Amino acid sequence: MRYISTRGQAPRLGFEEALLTGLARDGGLYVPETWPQLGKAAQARLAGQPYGAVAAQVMRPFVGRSLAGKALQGAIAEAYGTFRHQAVAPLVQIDEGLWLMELFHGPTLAFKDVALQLLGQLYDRVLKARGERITVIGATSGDTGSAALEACRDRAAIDIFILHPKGRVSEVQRRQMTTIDAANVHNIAIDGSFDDCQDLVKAMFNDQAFRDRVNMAAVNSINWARVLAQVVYYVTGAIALGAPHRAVSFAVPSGNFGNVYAGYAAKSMGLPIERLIVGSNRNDILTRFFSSGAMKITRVTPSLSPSMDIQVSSNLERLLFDLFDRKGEKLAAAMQEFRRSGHFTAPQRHWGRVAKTFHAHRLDDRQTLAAMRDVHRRTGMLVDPHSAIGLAAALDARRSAAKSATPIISLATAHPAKFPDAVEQATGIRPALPSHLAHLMSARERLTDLPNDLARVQDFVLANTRLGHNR
Ligand SMILES: Cc1ncc(COP(=O)(O)O)c(C=O)c1O
Ligand SMILES: N[C@@H](CCOP(=O)(O)O)C(=O)O
Repeated sequence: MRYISTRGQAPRLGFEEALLTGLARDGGLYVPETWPQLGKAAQARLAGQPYGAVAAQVMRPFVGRSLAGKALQGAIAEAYGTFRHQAVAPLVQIDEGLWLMELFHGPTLAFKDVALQLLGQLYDRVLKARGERITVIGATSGDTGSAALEACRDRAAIDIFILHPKGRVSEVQRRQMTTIDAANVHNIAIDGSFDDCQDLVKAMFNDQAFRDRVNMAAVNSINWARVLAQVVYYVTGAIALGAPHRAVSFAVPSGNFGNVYAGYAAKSMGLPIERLIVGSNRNDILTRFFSSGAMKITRVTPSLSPSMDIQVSSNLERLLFDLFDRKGEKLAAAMQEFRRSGHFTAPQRHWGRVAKTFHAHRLDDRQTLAAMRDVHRRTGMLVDPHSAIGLAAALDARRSAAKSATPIISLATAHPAKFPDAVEQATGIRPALPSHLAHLMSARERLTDLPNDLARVQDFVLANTRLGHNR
């Protein structure tokens, strides 16, 4: 399996190189050259198998000859051994046609653990075998950061720097990052939005001298391995509800479009996914895109679902690559124009297929609180604001579908205790943190405040990574 850049100008890479490269050298994102197919017989064979076994079979064609022997299975076993639920991604039935997939049983209580616990294991094995070190630099609106730090803390071959928007993540999310006491962990609070943090990370990748000097690697979903790990729960969910014999739809609260793109990847592999339902908060660039085919960047506005306070959704570029018939040069020109003007219109050729697959729905904070309250009233369950947006989008899609018999799995992306203020505001109940995080609100915090200034952030990284001086 080879990986190609969405902008057509970077070298084709194998899995290991794509894992370590992150953003392609032409500014694009790596995607598989072709989609391996998971045929009906192969899907049927996966029924009833444990999560780890399904993960190994789904990922193997993408990993190719890397992580040979039992290395991939070993990484998977260690990664998911940290989860508090054996099923890793259990399903809970809400009504006759709607299921919630709980993706928050990992160490940091968000779906990011599913991919990042594995990424930490993969980095460990690959770096050890190659005798290399990396500097990981990532951006977070709250959840990627804590999951990445937890996965990379104390690893001998990794220094990790996480940029978060100052004052714009929940207190639990911030403390999950800043209370980690490990010499290789560095938290930076940027005076700006998540999009500013993500732009800084991409600018560091696009500074070739800098990225080479620190051997820069990515934990965000620009890294293909992140997306790949997320494909697995679409497979387990669909099979649990009857694939390959029955189609299923997924509802996904979306921000950077990594999670729902993993669903698109699963569909491209032959899984019978009817619709991918995208939920947004008031930062609704994705809803506007799927409703009209046009995108216009507006200012990021803080909301009750801070992890989705994003306007420039990185992974949309991977979908657009297909809409541009996989012509990287054309997409590169369109993306440059988008960054210059803030406007983008999708080519019409494949729009019918996109409109048939994707359905998008937007909720403001008031509607999000109402959705959380409604789930609690109907089922007794507490859901976090992001998961509530997914559920409300699922219900909206069901109402608007001509044939609504297809079951929907709505992805619960965070534990309610990560957002106790919003949950309490909606339901009057303040969810408690699980016992392994009981120390969180009293532990000492370590973080550095920096302005939204590329040179200042690069100087900080160079001064603190163990790779900054010796190259
Ligand atoms: C809890 C939660 N829900 C939803 C999202 C949006 O996911 P994605 O960025 O993959 O679209 C995020 C952030 O990524 C998140 O942390
Ligand atoms: N919502 C994310 C934003 C970063 O997205 P990623 O999937 O590209 O890492 C977060 O919680 O940090």
